[in-house]
Amino acid sequence: ELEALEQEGRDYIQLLDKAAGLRKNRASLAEWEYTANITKENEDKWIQIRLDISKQDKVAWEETKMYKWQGFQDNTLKRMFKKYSELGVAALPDDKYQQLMRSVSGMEANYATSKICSYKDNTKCDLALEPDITEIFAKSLDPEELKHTWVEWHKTAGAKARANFTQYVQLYNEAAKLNDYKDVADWWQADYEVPNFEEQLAKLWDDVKPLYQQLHAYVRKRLRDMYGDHVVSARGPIPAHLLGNMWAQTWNNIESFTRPYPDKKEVDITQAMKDQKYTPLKMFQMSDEFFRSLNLTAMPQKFWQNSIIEKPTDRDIVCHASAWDFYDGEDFRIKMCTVVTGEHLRTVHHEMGHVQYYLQYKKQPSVFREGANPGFHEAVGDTIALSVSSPKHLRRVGLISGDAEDEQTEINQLYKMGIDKIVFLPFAYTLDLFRYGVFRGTTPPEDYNCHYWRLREALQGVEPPVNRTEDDFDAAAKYHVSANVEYARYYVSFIIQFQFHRALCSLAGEYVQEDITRKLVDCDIYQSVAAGNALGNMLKMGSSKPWPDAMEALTGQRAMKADGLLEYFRPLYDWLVAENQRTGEHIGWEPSKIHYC
Ligand SMILES: C=C(C[SeH])C(=O)N1CCC[C@H]1C(=O)O
Ligand SMILES: [Zn+2]
Repeated sequence: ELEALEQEGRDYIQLLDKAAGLRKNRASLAEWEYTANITKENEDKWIQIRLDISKQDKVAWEETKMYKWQGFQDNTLKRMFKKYSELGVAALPDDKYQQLMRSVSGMEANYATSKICSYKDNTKCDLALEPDITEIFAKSLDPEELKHTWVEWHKTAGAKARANFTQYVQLYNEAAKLNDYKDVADWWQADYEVPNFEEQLAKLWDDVKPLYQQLHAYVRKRLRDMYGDHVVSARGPIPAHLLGNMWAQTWNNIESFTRPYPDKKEVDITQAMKDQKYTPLKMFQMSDEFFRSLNLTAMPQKFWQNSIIEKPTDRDIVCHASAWDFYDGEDFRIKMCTVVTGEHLRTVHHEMGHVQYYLQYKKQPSVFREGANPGFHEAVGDTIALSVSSPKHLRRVGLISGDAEDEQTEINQLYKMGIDKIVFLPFAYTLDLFRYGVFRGTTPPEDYNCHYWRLREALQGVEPPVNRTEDDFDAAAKYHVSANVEYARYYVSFIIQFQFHRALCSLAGEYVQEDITRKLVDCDIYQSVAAGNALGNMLKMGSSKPWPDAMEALTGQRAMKADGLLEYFRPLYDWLVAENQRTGEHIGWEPSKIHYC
């Protein structure tokens, strides 16, 4: 009797999953049409289709509730029912659902179409984030130009989103409660399926903080050398507009004038890429070739036909890089306003990692076609990029020339990796600690900007270039806040990608602990079928099992730990401690003198 009921449940859920897959395909196509051509008409179409789909989701959800799945024997079947027993934002009444969608698409359109006036020519007012503003932050060494650009961007992309954001918080929290969560913070954390997710984030930060503080102190000194102590203080936070990135989330653009051994050869590959006539298409083909060298899956023909890899000139699109699964097993795309730089070569691999995950789990039921947890999906491409960024690989593809490593070039290489990976962690941690407080109501709207900067000063040791007030709303000047994309996934990714990298490097015979001829920093898993097969097997699981099972399949570990990252950067940490002692640099930062609360 029980088996018969379970078999009935299995037949039902398989039919439901196919129908759900078709709805996801329709929703993805409508979202693509809107974000690849931002018009009122396409926004209305997208919202209408999602409203229509939510009605079908609700009917399916009512049906699913009639099955006594909790008592089933088959764990995979139970897991499918558990995921389908959560309706999502469709639980909102139509009018509130529409309002929620409008507030998010309004913020996203504002972000994507924001333009500012040039500092050098205030009649030129068509500067967009990509490529114009990004290039100013990558190249300008003029603190006044950087300050102007920072302030103007935060005015148009941040402050203007505050009203929509406040409504979004209210409605999204209502949806959370209708799904039996306390608030959206609770809902977002449920995706990680561990009872103490926030404590785990705090523990990881405790583990990495000493390394970050040493790197922060060293960079603050080199910036003070560059700009003078009237611009960069000796003991305070670092002004956020001087770090080469609008959000100070990665500092790779200041590498050329802050690296430990400046007389060693340039390791920035952007110039070499330009000299060698790289194109966006070549960057994508290189990445595809790397995945194929691991015996993973080639990008299908439709990918090359349907993707948008350069910014169109005839319309507004969402330029923030994204990878898309259309849930039909054939149609996978990337949309990216690619420019020929080392930073975008890494981003291309990041996005191609998403598509490789889609390709590996495409045979799963559609409900399991997602990352083992959201951090896994963000870690795949970055893990490959750790090999691509190694001197060994860059020499292999001719992007850097000359001799093998010596102690000083290795420190320069670790520094280059550290100002990309280590400095990102407190930024990522801040962004969702801020939003957890917003969704919980511990941060009321009248304190949004003050709390945002308190967290950024406390964790990242950065300060805004000018005073801030509650007329500002700087958090929304970051894409993921305006586009309602959870961010702890990147914090998790930047930790677990080093656990993945270490496991893959062992499998590739590229890394042996304590063997100085096979160090993690110079590991390149290129062409290792052993590594590729292990990675592929983990990716094929999708979210069919709890993520510790997937993590264990690849690394033997069942928890996210900072040990991979700390081992990778150990030589840099030792060097920074010695260097900061030599220069007598103050470690940490005193309260900012900028007024923002
Ligand atoms: C490239 C993407 C698309 Se999923 C991205 O948003 N990333 C990749 C790393 C961190 C984060 C960011 O840009 O803030
Ligand atoms: Zn991503």
